[in-house]
Amino acid sequence: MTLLEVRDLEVTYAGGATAVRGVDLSLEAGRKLGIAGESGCGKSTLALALLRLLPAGTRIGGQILLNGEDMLTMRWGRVRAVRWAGASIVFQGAMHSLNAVHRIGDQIAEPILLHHRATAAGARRKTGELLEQVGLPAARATAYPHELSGGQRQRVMIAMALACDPQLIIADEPTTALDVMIQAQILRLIGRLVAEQELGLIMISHDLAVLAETCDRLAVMYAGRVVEEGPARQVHEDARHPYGKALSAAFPRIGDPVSRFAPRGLAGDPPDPSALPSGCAFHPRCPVALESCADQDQLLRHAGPGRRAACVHMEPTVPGPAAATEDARSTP
Ligand SMILES: Nc1ncnc2c1ncn2[C@@H]1O[C@H](COP(=O)(O)OP(=O)(O)OP(=O)(O)O)[C@@H](O)[C@H]1O
Repeated sequence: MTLLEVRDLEVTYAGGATAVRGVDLSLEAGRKLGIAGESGCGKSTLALALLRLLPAGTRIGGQILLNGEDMLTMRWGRVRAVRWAGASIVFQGAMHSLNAVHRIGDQIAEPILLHHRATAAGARRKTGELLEQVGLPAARATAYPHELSGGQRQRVMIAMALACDPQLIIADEPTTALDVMIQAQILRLIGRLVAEQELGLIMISHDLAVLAETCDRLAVMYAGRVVEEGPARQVHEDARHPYGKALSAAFPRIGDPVSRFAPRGLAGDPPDPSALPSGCAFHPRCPVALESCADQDQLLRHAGPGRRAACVHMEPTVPGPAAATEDARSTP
């Protein structure tokens, strides 16, 4: 069953920067999709758009169908309900997302009281259960955020995201601020909860290795576009798009000490979304660009079974019926 279907999503901030351009994605219930790309490629904008959490004045076009209901046309009351019970989000840097002056138990209980209309005792019980599910003793409910470690706070954020039994969790760089050991624990926790509860997961990271380890499929973004997608390990080990290749080379294995992210072998910086290069936005940095790449943008096309890449070097042939069916079936 398709849980989430994003069609031709376009997000333009009030200042005129189009941070997400024509993104199509789909996610089956219980599956895990990773979204990778350098800082500024539009990953967080995409995550925020999915739950309509973008600042006022931002223009969003296309469709975001969650269980067939379009998030972009539904009333705000319904959007607020869907944000907890349909899909919820775990941000990076839990210290900033938690309220410093409220006990963590009260913060977890708040959406339960609001959206499940639970009694105070019922919400307290559920809060204790959620804390235990994320590996914290129920008694920690009385702690304030500053009394917890970074990893514990991120566990609390995950408990909060699960509070209203959502079907989809969006995790935006959930482990970026944590050290490697804690990062691995949190990833295992997310993996376990998603499997046990058959949740859909969208995990966003600049670290392709982490995503390849955690997710079924991967989408690589560049300058607001998905430029490559396919089965997670295949994309990580044998990327088809030159940008996907550079990103894979930057993150060969989980936990490798990459102090500052810069795809190896790539000169320059990602483009400013309000001043994109002509043609394929990647062409000024691309080691295999042709002259025509400066004029012609590339849309995703067949790049092997279940795989697509937006590059002129992909097979120009139209895939046969078998390949086309495979592509349609395995689009993330
Ligand atoms: N509120 C905003 N107003 C205007 N432009 C914005 C806003 N938020 C983000 N942008 C711009 O949109 C582009 C995409 O940003 P976004 O945060 O989505 O990228 P990202 O891939 O998540 O990067 P990071 O990993 O650094 O968070 C960037 O050029 C950014 O400067």
